[in-house]
Amino acid sequence: MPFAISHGARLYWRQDGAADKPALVLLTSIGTDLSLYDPVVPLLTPDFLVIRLDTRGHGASDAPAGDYSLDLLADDVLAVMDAAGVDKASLCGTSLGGMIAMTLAAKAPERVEALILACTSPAMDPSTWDQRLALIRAEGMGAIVEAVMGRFFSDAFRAQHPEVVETVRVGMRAQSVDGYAGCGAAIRDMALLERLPAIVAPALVVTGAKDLATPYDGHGERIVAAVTGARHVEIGGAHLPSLEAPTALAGAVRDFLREVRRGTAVREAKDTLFEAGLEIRRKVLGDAWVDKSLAKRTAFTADYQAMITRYAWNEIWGRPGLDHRTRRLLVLAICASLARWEEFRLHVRAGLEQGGFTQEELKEVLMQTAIYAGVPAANTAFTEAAEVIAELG
Ligand SMILES: O=C(O)CC1=CCC(=O)O1
Repeated sequence: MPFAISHGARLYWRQDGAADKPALVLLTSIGTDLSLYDPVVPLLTPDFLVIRLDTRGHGASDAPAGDYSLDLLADDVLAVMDAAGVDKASLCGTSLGGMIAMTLAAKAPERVEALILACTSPAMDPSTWDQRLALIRAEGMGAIVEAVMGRFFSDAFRAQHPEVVETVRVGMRAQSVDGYAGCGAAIRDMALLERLPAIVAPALVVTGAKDLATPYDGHGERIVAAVTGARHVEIGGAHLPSLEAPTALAGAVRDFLREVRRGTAVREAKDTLFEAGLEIRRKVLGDAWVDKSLAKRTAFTADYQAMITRYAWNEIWGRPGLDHRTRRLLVLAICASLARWEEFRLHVRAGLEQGGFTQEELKEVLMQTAIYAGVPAANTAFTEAAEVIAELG
């Protein structure tokens, strides 16, 4: 079914590529329909299920009269994702599409894997949009088309590819005034700067070297400054890179999303190793001690704690070659030999409490330590161990 329903409007959408690939939703600039991405879709379908829609007010989607908002347009994207059966997707938006993508990432972070924000902005001058909307209401789309073509494409591209420019020009002339004005109001009224810090998805800001509408200075740079970890790449062309620089745009999207997926896979693997290590740590040291130690973690110590849980507790204590009793006794001997008394006391306490060894076995370890590490080491070890035994009662 090529239409999704959102807030009473029918939205035309389509998908290309295999359903088992990660989903990538492409969102368009004002004044264009989903054919904006025709040149990049074949470059992306080997890696992604590519989903596109005609933004409300454009193409084959409904164009209800009245002002739209970025939240409404973001809901439309969610309705299309629902219709496609996609829980979570990466979003690549050009201009207005980028504004919708940022809004969606701020309001439904659980649905957004990553963002590619192409030739877009978190804030535009509202008065110029008021003037533009008044003009089209008075004179029709024709009144702004040539000025928009001048911003959409570089001079060189307009000269070399008049057929591409003509296709976009014809589409825009045929565009519903209500639809354009509705989306223009969403741009005019956007208040994205305050919402950007809520974005947690990895973000790549793509700017066009010849973009006059939303250059990096004053536009892309504001996103990079406000979205944690956002990165920037400049490619050739003006405001519509999918038409003017499709290979560069598709390459940037592919490279960035591959890196994001690699990062996600590494994080998930680390989480799995952490959980496996934590289980062993609990068995060896006991829940009470481990819970206390987890509660004491700070931003300064958490990465270190996670690293030793993955490596010491999963990688080493999880090895099959020695049982836990043997490993416990080794730790006692090593810690006593190296005078690591804090760790020594911890393992004496845990071993006796958890039934990991007997007091008799502890004594034998310390006797042997006296021979191999020296009597002074064993002297202190006996004193420290005796204190722990007394505390345990
Ligand atoms: O129409 C323009 O001038 C450029 C533009 C601004 C927002 C958008 O989607 O395109």
